Amino acid sequence: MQDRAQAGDQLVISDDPHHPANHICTLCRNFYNLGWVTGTGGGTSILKGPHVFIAPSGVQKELMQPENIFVLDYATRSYLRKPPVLKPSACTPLFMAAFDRGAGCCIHTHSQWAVLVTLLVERDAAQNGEKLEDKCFEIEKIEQIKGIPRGRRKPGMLGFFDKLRVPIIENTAHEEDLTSSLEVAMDRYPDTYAVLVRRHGVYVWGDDVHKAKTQAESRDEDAWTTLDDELSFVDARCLKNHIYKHRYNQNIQRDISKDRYDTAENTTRIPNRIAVPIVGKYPKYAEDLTPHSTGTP
Ligand SMILES: CSC[C@@H](O)[C@@H](O)C(=O)COP(=O)(O)O
Ligand SMILES: [Zn+2]
Repeated sequence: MQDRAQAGDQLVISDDPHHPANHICTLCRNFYNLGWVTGTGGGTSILKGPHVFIAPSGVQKELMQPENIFVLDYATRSYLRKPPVLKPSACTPLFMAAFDRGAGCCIHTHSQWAVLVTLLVERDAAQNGEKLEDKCFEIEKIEQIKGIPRGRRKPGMLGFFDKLRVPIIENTAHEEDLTSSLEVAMDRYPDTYAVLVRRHGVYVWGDDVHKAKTQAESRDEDAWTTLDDELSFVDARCLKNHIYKHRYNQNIQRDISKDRYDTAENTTRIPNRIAVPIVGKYPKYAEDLTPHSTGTP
């Protein structure tokens, strides 16, 4: 992904690792290794001063270089730098919605945990005969909540005993078509720093890049914890190990929601057709499936 020298290069070429163009590349590389931006989807944008720095669309996010970054003038919404051939992230209008509400960085990931909690909320609503629209992902008494601010213009962070509510919007065929429902959710829940997209992922933002990154990590941990609560202990561990195994084997382009282990005796099913291998029946991973393993490789 090397582009030839072109107008606007000075906006993205810097020795400073914290320059937004460098920072976006570093973050996306790390997000890729977390399985958050695999299969080219997801991305990051930073608003710094008058400029919006945006990752390109549909590229291997771990291979991006600063010269692949788009730069938009925030006030006029016109591009100051457009790398040839590439397109700006399809998430750009959603990133702008966050910046228009005071964010300095917005991150979109396809975190498997985020996707799975949206499925669990969907299942619970169906079981309880509740309407799905209005349903949030809710969690309390989890340490990671303390990493999440109370809300814009509100001092301090949430406490251990507070309830975190993350709105969920329905997915659409095209990323940019999510913009209006994301804006509705942002305005309806002005204290939120994240919106989940059902069966897709999550948008997370913060006042600056460090805060946005912290929120993204905390949300992932919240979702992960919910899965631990929701599934039987062993099944959750097994699912995690299964995913880790694939991540660290670099078989990363995997969508676990499409996994099927359809031989009935080898699987147990959690709702919404996600099949989880049962401990002891999946010998390939047996070494990782001891109940107290950390799930890390
Ligand atoms: C795996 S493709 C997913 C995309 O269509 C979409 O969900 C997305 O996140 C867009 O990301 P982009 O920044 O345009 O590469
Ligand atoms: Zn996406």
